[in-house]
Amino acid sequence: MAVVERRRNPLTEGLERPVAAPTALVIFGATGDLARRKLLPAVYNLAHDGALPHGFRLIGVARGELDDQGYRELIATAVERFSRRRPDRDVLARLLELATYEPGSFDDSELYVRLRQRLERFDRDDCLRHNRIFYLATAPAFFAPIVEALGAAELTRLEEAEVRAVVEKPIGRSLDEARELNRRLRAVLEERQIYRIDHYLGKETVQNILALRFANGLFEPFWNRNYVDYVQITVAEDIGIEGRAGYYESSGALRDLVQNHMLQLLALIAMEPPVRFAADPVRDEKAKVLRAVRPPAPQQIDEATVRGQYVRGVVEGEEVPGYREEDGVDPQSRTETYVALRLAVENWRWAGVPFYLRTGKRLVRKLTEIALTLKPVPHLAFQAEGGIAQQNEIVLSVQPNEGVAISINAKIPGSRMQMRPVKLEFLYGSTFLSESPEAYERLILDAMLGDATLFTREDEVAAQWAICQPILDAWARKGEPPLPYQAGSEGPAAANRILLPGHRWRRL
Ligand SMILES: NC(=O)C1=CN([C@@H]2O[C@H](COP(=O)(O)OP(=O)(O)OC[C@H]3O[C@@H](n4cnc5c(N)ncnc54)[C@H](OP(=O)(O)O)[C@@H]3O)[C@@H](O)[C@H]2O)C=CC1
Ligand SMILES: O=C1O[C@H](COP(=O)(O)O)[C@@H](O)[C@H](O)[C@H]1O
Repeated sequence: MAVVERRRNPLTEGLERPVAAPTALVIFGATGDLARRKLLPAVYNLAHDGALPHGFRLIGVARGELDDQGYRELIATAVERFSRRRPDRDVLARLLELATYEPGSFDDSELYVRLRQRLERFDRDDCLRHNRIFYLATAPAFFAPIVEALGAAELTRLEEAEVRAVVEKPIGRSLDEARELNRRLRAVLEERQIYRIDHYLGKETVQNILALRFANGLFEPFWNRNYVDYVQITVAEDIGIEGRAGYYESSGALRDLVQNHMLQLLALIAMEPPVRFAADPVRDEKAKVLRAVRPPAPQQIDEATVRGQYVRGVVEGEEVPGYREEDGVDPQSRTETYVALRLAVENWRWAGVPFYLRTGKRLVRKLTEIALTLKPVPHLAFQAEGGIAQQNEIVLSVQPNEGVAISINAKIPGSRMQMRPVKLEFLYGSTFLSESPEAYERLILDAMLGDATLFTREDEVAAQWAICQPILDAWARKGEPPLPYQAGSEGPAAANRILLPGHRWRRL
């Protein structure tokens, strides 16, 4: 039986790493964009790190008429093109031996019969019982039908082994759709079997929010309304829609990024300390704070939200088309590619502290960060010196330049008492001298380990939709087109109108 051997990895040496039970990973949508760009390279990198379990098997499922060899070639090409590491021939060859392909259409019940036979054959060949992970890397319309077909083929319950389903985003296009999807999934699977992916939770820097907050005594005393003036969460992208018009036209920035990733970031920043770093304690706290978020009331929609759409411009020196000129986009499209929001978190810790969120495509650069701006000092004794004392900021950089920076005011040497802001900075790159694993590596491994801490639970998803749905409804009632902004800019200038007096967006 071929297995991927555990290799020496200086980056993780000395780290305790739990070992997953034998697992068959079945990827539905195994030839698609997500599988090729993210999932297959992630599996390769797990193999490279020796993190795949003994008895690992990979089965790809899609309609393409490939045989096992053809699928192995597709994997090799995907890994060569998209892996964060240059592939090692031996590791890749051993991984490919474990990969097979099952062609078929998701609506064909025979596909699931063949799949069951194949899985049972692997159990016999490897003389062990594999856990099964069904990864739904396919259009959302197939999520429920695939799970129902798996249930009908008796593939979702196993004696002496676990069955889990990893569900990609989006979980519905609305609160109602999300509820209906969750209902259909839960009719077949128990909640503990469902792993809803939010790939931001797999990012090292996002997990570090919890470490920063709850493993240091330094921050907690001022992490609240008494000291924090406002919080801003930015997910700026320089890319456009990357050929995904079909999906993006029916989504827009609020559904694509705010409803999931950005509200998860907000939850991690605003939640109370969990009693343990384990799935339910962490998710209980996130769900609690998400339920405390109040979206703007319909009459506040103009003062607390801004929608934008990029027009032709220049990004990184290259001329790029406007959103309405992208392939597959309606030339009259009203889909927003930018959104800025002001939200309130109505609880004891955060009452009165605005949380500003903004995200956009084709902005001046890629930047994901969370900044907490502290209240100004109550009295500035140095004003007469012509110095400026900026409000202190704690900036958590999710990407790029991953790290944490605290800005403080320092005296300019040689001046009498003039100040300028300076940074106390921790950077992952220079501190750990190592490249962080990709989010999907961590998440696929956690799914194999049965650790759902970094996956979202049904009630969190519902709470996230309960925040976004009233905004979508208010926008739909108003029926106004999004404001144009130039590609390569910082977004529409109107984003400033949602800021309360004295607050400012950080420069991108
Ligand atoms: N791409 C990305 O960057 C991201 C994607 N996602 C999510 O991942 C999921 C997949 O997205 P993506 O990879 O982009 O989609 P693609 O359209 O690129 O891939 C879809 C896959 O499903 C297969 N497929 C489609 N219809 C059927 C069918 N009826 N029967 C069997 N196989 C079928 C396709 O192969 P074939 O046509 O040969 O059957 C292909 O392998 C979506 O839910 C998306 O929202 C989430 C985050 C980022
Ligand atoms: O889920 C999505 O995320 C990406 C951004 O992810 P990142 O890891 O590069 O920050 C976004 O481009 C895409 O539109 C969205 O669907």
